[in-house]
Amino acid sequence: MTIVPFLKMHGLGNDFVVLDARKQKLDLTVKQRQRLADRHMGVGFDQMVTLENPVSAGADVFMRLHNADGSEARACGNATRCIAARIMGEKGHGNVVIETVSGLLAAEAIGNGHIAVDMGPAHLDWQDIPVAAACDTLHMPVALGPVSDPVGVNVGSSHAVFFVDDVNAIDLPLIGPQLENHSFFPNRANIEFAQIIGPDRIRMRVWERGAGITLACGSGACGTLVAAARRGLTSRKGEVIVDGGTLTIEWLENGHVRMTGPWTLSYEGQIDLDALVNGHG
Ligand SMILES: N[C@@H](CCC[C@H](N)C(=O)O)C(=O)O
Repeated sequence: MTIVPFLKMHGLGNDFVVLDARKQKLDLTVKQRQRLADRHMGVGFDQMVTLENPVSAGADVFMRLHNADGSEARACGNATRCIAARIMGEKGHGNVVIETVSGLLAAEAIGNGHIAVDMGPAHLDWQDIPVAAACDTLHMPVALGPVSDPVGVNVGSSHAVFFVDDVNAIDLPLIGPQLENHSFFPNRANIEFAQIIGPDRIRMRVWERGAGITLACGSGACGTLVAAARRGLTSRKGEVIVDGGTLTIEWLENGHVRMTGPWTLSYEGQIDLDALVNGHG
């Protein structure tokens, strides 16, 4: 029996299982993560967050991320706000640094239950997305059905942002997986569909790499604002409205992206990880 501290947290409906591995090492296989992600057989999540002891000086915690399909994710904006809030509670102060495989992310509590995170620099070179062939990531040569000409952005995780007239007209379950697995994206990609509402407002829907349709994607909202500003469709600061709510995103002059939004905790307890991931039957 492996009893593990367990949280269910949410960032605008993007939902996370948080396992605390700071006192005992946890090493789940891909199959075990998939089982835990299963909303019938396991507990269900878009991403699984494993908290570990930090490696770098100045970091308060290390946040390891996995998608519902068991693959590793290099960034997750919504989970970062949740974990920042949790660690702020533990430390008793409103500024923390979260370490990830993509780097150190500084977060601050700004009141009203909102957390602001410096998500690091937006990477824009084709090798950084990455894509299969040299190109200007402002106009990538990808098209499928009614969508084409996406912008590529890497904000820790890879994003391809398609601008459309009506996000609700997009058949996400049909074209999302085809674009995620398009041969132009050797490591797959998160796929965003964005509709410009005004100079500082964007409506966005997402097909997440390794998780499919989710109600929100924090790094996707960051990528979308950066893509829109690069195209001259919005200013460098604005609201990105996703299915689960609204995030405020700013592409700072130093190239970093600042994301601000809420977080929630719906359950706190312990689980018998062995029973859950290996099953009883
Ligand atoms: N939900 C996330 C993004 C998760 C990362 C992604 N699915 C990947 O594999 O890159 C967010 O809020 O940023």
